[in-house]
Order: sequence, then C-alpha cells, then structure tokens
Amino acid sequence: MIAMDTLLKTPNKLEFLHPLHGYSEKLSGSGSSRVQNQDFRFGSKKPLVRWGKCGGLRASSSALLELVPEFKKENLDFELPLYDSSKGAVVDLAVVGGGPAGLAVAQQVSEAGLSVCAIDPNPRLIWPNNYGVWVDEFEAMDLLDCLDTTWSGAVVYIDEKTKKDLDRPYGRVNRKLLKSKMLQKCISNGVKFHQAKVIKIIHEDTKSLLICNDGVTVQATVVLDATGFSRCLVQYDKPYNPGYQVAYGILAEVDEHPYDVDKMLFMDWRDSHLDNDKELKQRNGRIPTFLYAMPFSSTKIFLEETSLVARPGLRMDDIQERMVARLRHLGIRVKSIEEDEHCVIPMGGPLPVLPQRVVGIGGTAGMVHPSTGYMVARTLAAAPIVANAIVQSLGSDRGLSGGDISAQVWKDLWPIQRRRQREFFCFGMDILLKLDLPATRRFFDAFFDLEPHYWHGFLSSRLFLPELLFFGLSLFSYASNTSRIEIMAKGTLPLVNMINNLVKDTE
Ligand SMILES: CC(C)=CCC/C(C)=C/C=C/C(C)=C/C=C/C(C)=C/C=C/C=C(C)/C=C/C=C(C)/C=C/C=C(\C)CCC=C(C)C
Repeated sequence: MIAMDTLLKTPNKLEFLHPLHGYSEKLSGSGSSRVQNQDFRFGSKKPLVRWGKCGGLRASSSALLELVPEFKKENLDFELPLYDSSKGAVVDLAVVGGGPAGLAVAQQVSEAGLSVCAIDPNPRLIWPNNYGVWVDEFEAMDLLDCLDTTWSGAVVYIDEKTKKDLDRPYGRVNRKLLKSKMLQKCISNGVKFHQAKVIKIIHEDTKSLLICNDGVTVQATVVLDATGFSRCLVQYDKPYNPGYQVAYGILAEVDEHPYDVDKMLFMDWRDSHLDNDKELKQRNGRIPTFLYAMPFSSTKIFLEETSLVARPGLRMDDIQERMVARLRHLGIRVKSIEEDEHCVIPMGGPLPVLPQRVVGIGGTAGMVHPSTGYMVARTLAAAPIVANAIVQSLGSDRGLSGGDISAQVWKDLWPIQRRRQREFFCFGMDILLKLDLPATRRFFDAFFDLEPHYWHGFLSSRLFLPELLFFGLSLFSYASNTSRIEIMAKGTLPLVNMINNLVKDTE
C-alpha cells in the first residue's frame, strides 16, 4: 500500500508537450472520447502529452500516476466475418466507427436484411469507457442485463453542510457484455467487418467510395459516421466553439473510503481538501471540479475528478492534482489502480451541416448533452430512429439518390423539437460556463430540489421546449435570491442568443 504522503515524494512521470492542454480527443473511429495511457492529442494530430520521464506536473499527482498499470488492449474473442473488397459489391450501409452508437445502428439495419460493412481500426477492442447511466434509461431500452452494478440512488454534496439524496437508481454499463451482445447480433445478421481507418470519401450519385488506410475501397449507398469527436467525415460550416468536460478517473483498490456503497456519488462539490493550498483553492473557486464516484465495495471504487464544463477545458494535470489533494483529505489510500481514464468531451457548439451526404450519430452528430456531457443512453435510444430511416429510405421504390436518403435520415435524427431542445441545453451550458464555485453550488442546490419529473427529464433529454420553459421557471423559483440574480446576470445574453437561434431555425 502506498500512502499519499509517500506518493508525494515520487518524481514526476508526465512530460508536457503542449502548454495548454494535457489531454486528447480520441481521433480514430470507436465513437468515444475517452482514452487510456497513450499519447495525447488535442485537435491537431500532433502528440501533446506523453507518459514518460520528468516534466511540469507537481509531484503530488505524479506519484498516483505511478500506480497506473501499462495500458493493455483487451480484445473480445470473436471471429469476425471480413468484408471482401475483391467482389466490388456496393453495401447498403457502411458504418465508420465501432462505438456503441455505430454498432447499434449496424445491428438494427442488418436485422432488416440489408447489407452492412462496419469499419473500425480495432473492431474487437473492448471500449475503454466507464459509462454510467440512470437505470430507468436502460430499462426503457430493455438493456438492464447490460448493467454490471446498480446503486439504489445517488448523492450530491453541495458543500460541507448540504447533502442531497437523489432517489433515482444509477448503474454502470458492462461494456464488455454490451459490446459482445452487439457484435454477436451483427455477426448473426451477416454484418461484414473491415479493420482499417477511413482516410477519404468520394461521393457519386448513387453510392459513396470509402478509401481506407490499407488501400481498400468500400462502396456503400449510405455512409454513417460514428467516429465520435474526431468528426471524421461529417462536415461543419460554423466555427467550432464547444465547452469541454474534462475528467480523470481511476478504478482503484483502496484500504477504505468514506462513501456509502449503496449510493453512487454523483457530485461532490466540497473543497475543504484545498484548505492548505491557497492557490489551488482559488483556481478551484474560479473553475470548480467535483468528484464523481462509483463505490463497488468498501475497498474497490471508481473515482473521477471532473470539470463539468469549461472553455477552454481544464488541463488534465490540474484535475489530477485536485484529485490527489481530495483523496488525501478523505483519507483514501490507494493500494493499486486497475485502470485509469482521461476523458475530454466537447459539449455544445454548432450542429453539423443539416442535411449532408454522410449521416452521423453520437459525438460526431452533436448528440452529447450540452449541459451534462452524457451521451450513451441518448445515442442508443437514437439508433433505432437512424436505422429505421435508413431501412425505410433504402426500401422505398421511389428511386431515391444517396443525398435524398441521407436528408431523410438527418431529418429524423434532428427534428425541429430536438434542435430546439438542444438550443435550450446549450443555453444551460452557457450559464454553467460562467459560474464560479459558490454560484455553481447555489445553482445545483436549486436544480436538485426540482420535482423529479423536471430534473430527471432534463438530464435524460426527455423535456421538450414548452416544458423546458416551465423547467426554467421552476428552477428560478427554487433558486435563492443570490442565485436568481446570478442566473439573470449570466443568463441574459445566452437567453437572447437562444431566442435568436430559435427564431432563425423554424422549419
Ligand atoms: C459519463 C460521462 C459522460 C462522463 C465522464 C465524466 C463524468 C464523471 C461526468 C459526470 C458528469 C455529471 C455528473 C454531470 C451532471 C450534470 C448536471 C447535473 C447538469 C445539470 C445542468 C442543469 C442546467 C444547465 C440547467 C439550466 C437551467 C436554465 C438555463 C434555467 C434558466 C432559467 C431562467 C433564465 C429563468 C427564466 C426562465 C425561462 C427561460 C423560461
């Protein structure tokens, strides 16, 4: 076992290659933002941070990082039927990216008897992400068997004195099981797999040619980009200015922790762990982070220090430093780390060009919840909508061109009520971006006092515009006077922007 104080003396392990961002987007096609112990990139294809010798991190977090095991790629043991390019056949659908969203669509389109080719550089790799979901969201999709742990409720610590018990069960997705189930179904429906990255796409009237980095060309009537935040194929025509959720998580064996094993810790905004570090406390006061934790037992726990949203995103080393200070304060001594994850989720920002020839789902299609960073339940729920639209359009005898088919799919994915809903969520994000720690606490104090229908519905994208207005008014009425003033002061400009955008987008 290594005590935090001993850990503090260990020399540093991170080497900085970029002054601003020690983190990455995942650039290849698994439809996910989380990465584990690899080179890091941000935006550009250049490595920015490398795990290696010495560097700019304060010693405190480096020692914790010493416990992080070498990243092992864990593959599923499946014999995947391969795409045969020599036949020159045109498949009905090519899915680029093998994350949850891409595989769900591949599975559902192939179920309808259409031919599908799934392209991913690592199609057997178990997703590195630790997905958490509200149990009711997975229940609605009949996916309860894909949760490996559930908690009867969740807890939010607003500050040292205020704790909220959330009466809503939460679960961790069993990513190995979920991916195995989806792959199994894809295989039995006849999906073919191609292990490569797509580097170029050429559109013709009735088909598209996907040129892969191994020289193979896949021909498809419809192309679905499910590559996550790399936004490989989908086009954007507005400046990309998202907020960033940044988090660092460890699945750790500890000697003990103070959290109730029957509840998951949704947000812990306490900051007494920073009392001895004035500078860090001030930083946290300006752009706060909270702890999110899934206690599996009294000695095994997933801990994730999280910046809800910031622009630009917080540096990963800053987050790690805050986490180490918090664990030390809570008396959590880490014995070993089973896995760690670095998570950078772009939130909000413009939607892609609607419609366009390539269809998208998940991060690439603007489907991350702009106020929370959550996506997996929403994209899994959207997969049948995308799949149905593809199946209907391809099956229609109206002789639709590739462009007509994609237009139909985009229309079903982003109907006006979903676009308006997203506009409201972006409005919410714009307010969150401006709140310091005291204001954030006041905001969430009111948010979690709302009727469950409102806060559940907001977090799970179940409220649409008229109801969202009542949600906003209700939040306002629950807020303290100080918080109301803050919402008005910080929210007026975003409110005007939202109204302008809603007025412009009328079809
Ligand atoms: C899992 C994942 C995805 C990731 C990883 C990392 C982590 C761990 C994360 C976590 C996260 C979390 C926990 C999150 C959470 C979040 C939340 C809770 C959020 C919430 C939000 C809310 C909001 C934004 C709200 C808003 C509201 C508003 C805007 C209102 C307003 C009002 C006013 C202005 C008044 C007037 C009225 C009208 C408009 C009508």
